[in-house]
Amino acid sequence: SSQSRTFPTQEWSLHSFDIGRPLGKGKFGRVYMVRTKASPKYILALKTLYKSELVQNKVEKQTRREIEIQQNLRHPNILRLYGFFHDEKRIFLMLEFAGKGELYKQLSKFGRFSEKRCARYIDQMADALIYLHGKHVIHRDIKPENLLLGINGELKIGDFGWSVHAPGLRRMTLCGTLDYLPPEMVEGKEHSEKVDYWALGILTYEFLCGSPPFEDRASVKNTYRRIAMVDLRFPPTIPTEAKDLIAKLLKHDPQVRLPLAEVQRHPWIVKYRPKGTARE
Ligand SMILES: CC(C)NC(=O)[C@H]1CCC[C@H]1Nc1nc(Nc2ccc(C(=O)N(C)C3CCN(C)CC3)cc2)ncc1C(F)(F)F
Repeated sequence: SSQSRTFPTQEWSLHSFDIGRPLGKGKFGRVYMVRTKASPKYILALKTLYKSELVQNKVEKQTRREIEIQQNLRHPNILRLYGFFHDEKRIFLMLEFAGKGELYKQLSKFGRFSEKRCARYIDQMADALIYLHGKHVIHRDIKPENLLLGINGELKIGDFGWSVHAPGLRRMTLCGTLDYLPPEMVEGKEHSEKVDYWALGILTYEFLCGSPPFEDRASVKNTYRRIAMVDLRFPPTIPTEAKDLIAKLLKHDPQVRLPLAEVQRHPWIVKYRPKGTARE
């Protein structure tokens, strides 16, 4: 698999690639499907980051950390960063190409996922988070927009823009959705890798129900309040076992959130695990 191949350290540049179709827009620039000119011809995703935009958004340090972290990760549910190079205006990230694209697009297309699809995604997320936390990395930004799908439909965490080495204390003002923030981050307290346990609970809820549990489209303040109070309500359609798992992850006290190994042993996850998987 592409996971095991390493690219020989060599000087990479735009000239090393045939540029294919645009895959879409990333935060700070476009993403292209590319192929290495030299044999063996690898297909990659080339993500462009405009240096001027990184400076304007004061995210140079964060981006350096993101690259350093992602370059050292090797896991089937984590998108591989093979290397990077830059010219005077841009930084180019040589990333694994995810054959089935952006998970959030599938979620908005279908509205929500089946129990089986959701349980398998959460099982894979737990796998990736166990690996990450084992390296004392907290992701801190688990949400559908940051997830991609491999050619066999396997989930891949594709963005490490907010990841830090544990324990973390957020200095940056938060941007983007608050829906996935745990109480300790909403309250600006010190936080641990348990913030990712909370986000996994939010993700499970959103995959099954089609929107996150504490969302209040009308008021950010109310979303904060609902998070801090863990004002958790389930639609009647939610399966009992899934409800049990979500409730065990969305605990205000980070210490009592269900450990990831327990998530993988939860009846609702075990029930939908493909037969013949190693973890039986
Ligand atoms: C996690 C992060 C936050 N997200 C991102 O970076 C986004 C920003 C733009 C694209 C994506 N980044 C990546 N995307 C892929 N694969 C991919 C994407 C889109 C399609 C797709 O559906 N079309 C082309 C469709 C085909 C059909 N037409 C109609 C619409 C576009 C198919 C495959 N591999 C690696 C990356 C990566 F991450 F390495 F850059």
